[in-house]
Amino acid sequence: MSLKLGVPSKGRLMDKTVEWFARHGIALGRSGSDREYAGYVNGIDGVELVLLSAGEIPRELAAGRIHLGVTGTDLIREKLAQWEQQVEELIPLGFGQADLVIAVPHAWVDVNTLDDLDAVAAAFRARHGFRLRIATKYHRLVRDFLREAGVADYQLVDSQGATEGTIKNETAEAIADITSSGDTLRANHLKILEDGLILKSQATLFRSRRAPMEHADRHALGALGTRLALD
Ligand SMILES: Nc1ncnc2c1ncn2[C@@H]1O[C@H](COP(=O)(O)OP(=O)(O)OP(=O)(O)O)[C@@H](O)[C@H]1O
Ligand SMILES: O=P(O)(O)OC[C@H]1O[C@H](OP(=O)(O)OP(=O)(O)O)[C@H](O)[C@@H]1O
Repeated sequence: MSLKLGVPSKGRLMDKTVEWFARHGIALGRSGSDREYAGYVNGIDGVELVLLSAGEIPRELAAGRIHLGVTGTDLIREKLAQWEQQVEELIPLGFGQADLVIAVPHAWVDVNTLDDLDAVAAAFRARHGFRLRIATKYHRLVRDFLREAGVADYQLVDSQGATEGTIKNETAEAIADITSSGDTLRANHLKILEDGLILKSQATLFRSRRAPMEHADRHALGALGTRLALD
């Protein structure tokens, strides 16, 4: 057995994850061709690389199939109920920053806050006979946030990509999605509600609380912790 480290093998977090480990003297790499999902870890003993997508890493940590994993805090909080019981946040990595926000069309000049959204939602239902639709892939986080805020008269519609386009396509009236530069929101004539920030996310190294550890794994984790200055 060895300590299993899950890192994104594609997508926007991959290159920066490899660079971050390299800055700490640990080389992560693919064993074969670009398409082969097998990897190596050089610079520290007893650690095995597991190549996954950022979106799969929360599940693998929770199942205890990997001991450590790099993914976004948004994905951990969205995909794992009571995430603190399943994983420990070890170190924020300083990249992959993105904000999960609620946004509405610019043209809604009277809607700037969650209270405004709540009022519009009630009026929308009375007028159209169905609830105002919010498109998102972050179902858990959006539901929890809106419950806390006292907004109830809405429905979530699932959108796994191009979420900002749902408004133009008339499949939703509002969205909850990740924004980074803000370009996509601007291009789609959307504005963030003043109190519509749900979560600030960044790439983070997590430890599974569920993965079984042998003596050698504890030793490898200790060595890695020293190298990464985790304490
Ligand atoms: N501009 C951005 N848009 C979307 N996600 C971003 C952005 N910037 C940083 N992130 C973060 O990157 C992570 C998602 O990365 P990515 O989309 O590459 O992974 P994935 O969900 O595995 O991808 P895929 O859907 O292609 O499998 C999330 O934690 C997200 O918060
Ligand atoms: O604020 P910005 O810098 O414009 O970035 C935000 C956009 O990037 C992401 O989409 P992604 O590129 O992952 O495509 P997707 O629509 O398929 O999720 C996210 O869902 C936003 O649409």
